[in-house]
Amino acid sequence: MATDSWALAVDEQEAAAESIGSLQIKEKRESVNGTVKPGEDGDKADEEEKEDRAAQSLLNKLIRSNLVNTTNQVEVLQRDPNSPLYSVKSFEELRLKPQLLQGVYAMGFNRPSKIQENALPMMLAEPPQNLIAQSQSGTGKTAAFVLAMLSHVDPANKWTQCLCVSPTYELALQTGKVIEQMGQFYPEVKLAYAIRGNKIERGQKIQDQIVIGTPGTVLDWCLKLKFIDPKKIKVFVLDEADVMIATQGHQDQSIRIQRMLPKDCQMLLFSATFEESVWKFAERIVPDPNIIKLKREEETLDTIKQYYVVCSNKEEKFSALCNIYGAITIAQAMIFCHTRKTASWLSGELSKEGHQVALLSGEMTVEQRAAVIERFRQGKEKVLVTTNVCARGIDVEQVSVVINFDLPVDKDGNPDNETYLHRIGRTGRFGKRGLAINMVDSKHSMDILNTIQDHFSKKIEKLNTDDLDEIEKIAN
Ligand SMILES: Nc1ncnc2c1ncn2[C@@H]1O[C@H](COP(=O)(O)OP(=O)(O)OP(=O)(O)O)[C@@H](O)[C@H]1O
Repeated sequence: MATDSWALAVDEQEAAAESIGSLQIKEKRESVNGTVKPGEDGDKADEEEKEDRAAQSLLNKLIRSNLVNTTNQVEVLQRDPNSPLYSVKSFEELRLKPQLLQGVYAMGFNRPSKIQENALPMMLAEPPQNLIAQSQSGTGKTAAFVLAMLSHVDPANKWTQCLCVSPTYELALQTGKVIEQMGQFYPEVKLAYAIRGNKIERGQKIQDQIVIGTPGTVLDWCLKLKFIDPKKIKVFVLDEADVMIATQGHQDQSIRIQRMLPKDCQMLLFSATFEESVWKFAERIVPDPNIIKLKREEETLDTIKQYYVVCSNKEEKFSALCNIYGAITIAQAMIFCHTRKTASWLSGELSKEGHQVALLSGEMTVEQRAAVIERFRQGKEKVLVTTNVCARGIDVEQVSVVINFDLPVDKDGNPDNETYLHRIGRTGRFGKRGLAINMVDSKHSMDILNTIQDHFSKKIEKLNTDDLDEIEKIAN
């Protein structure tokens, strides 16, 4: 399902790119109360973007084995600014149940992550405090709320006490795994999955203390099927709020669940981003919140040398690429193409030249993509060829060279500065010097390059790939 939509999105981009020259006038859109109501096309595009987000989020989870490194400071806004602000530097300070501390250490965690330092004391405080927390994927949010849920349940009580909602079936399963892992030495606590296909006999009450699921099924279990008594819930977690609101109906279902819960239920909401829409939703779900924010590490172009190469078609771009490979030693490169077709053509050509190539393509499932990225990370392949849609939002660590075989453009064919920064920000990390090479093959793509250059006010130098000496110089 998700795979199709990724593929569709690439195809749509391809179509958009082809139609730039002959600007098509799309169906006029109605304006309701000053807001533009998208027509069918708009709805379809939105739908794809949503699918994307959930798939990206899952992919990031699958490929992440460590915490993301960040030196940014945590920003804490307390509901009661006069109450002391606690933060912990060790898990011992939290006075966790021994079984849970054992679970934490068994997972290889030595000390709390940046966000956990502040979020954990707040979540474990008595009386319970509500929390809205935002930090990028991989900073330890999931581990934090899982620990909070496991700490708050009373295993002697055979009813559901913690409810956690996730945007998709797959994301719920992933979080469930973390609960199982962290609770491995606390077997009295049971977990149930409120997801499609999990059939429970009607008329009974669930005895598992923690239930994780998607909003629709959780709502059914509380309201229609009455498997759960919402009045007995002590902790309500809404995970991935930004992905949640991007999915039709999830927002309303989540709010309906929240309304059934008792007033003193602890409400916790997590998000990787904090757009206005997420914020509005968060405020409806979490009354009187404490707020914790961790800024994303800013990507910068300061340590990256940027070049462009002028070619007239994709074959010329390919031979320029071969010249670059012939002149400098490239440890690992990521190559971005605009369409799936170009990506698979290019990876075929590179393979013929003897390169070990990995292709990240729109037809693959999220699991397959994760496996490709993992192999690339382990250095089994030295070149990763990918499309824009596949790689947007993925956090792959350091590569030495990034090549824009096609320049990044948005769905309307306009220069996409943000994607450019994100793509080439993969190189030149951690103080190392990185190299980014852009391939230009028309006046239009030259215009795009100039716009990007102006946007960042950083010169992108011309490179003559027929001159091997010149290429050699750029590596030094
Ligand atoms: N204190 C810690 N010490 C070491 N590793 C940790 C710690 N907390 C979490 N991790 C690990 O870091 C990775 C990211 O953590 P986690 O999944 O909790 O982050 P997240 O912010 O929820 O990201 P996402 O939204 O992508 O799931 C996981 O592999 C997790 O096991």
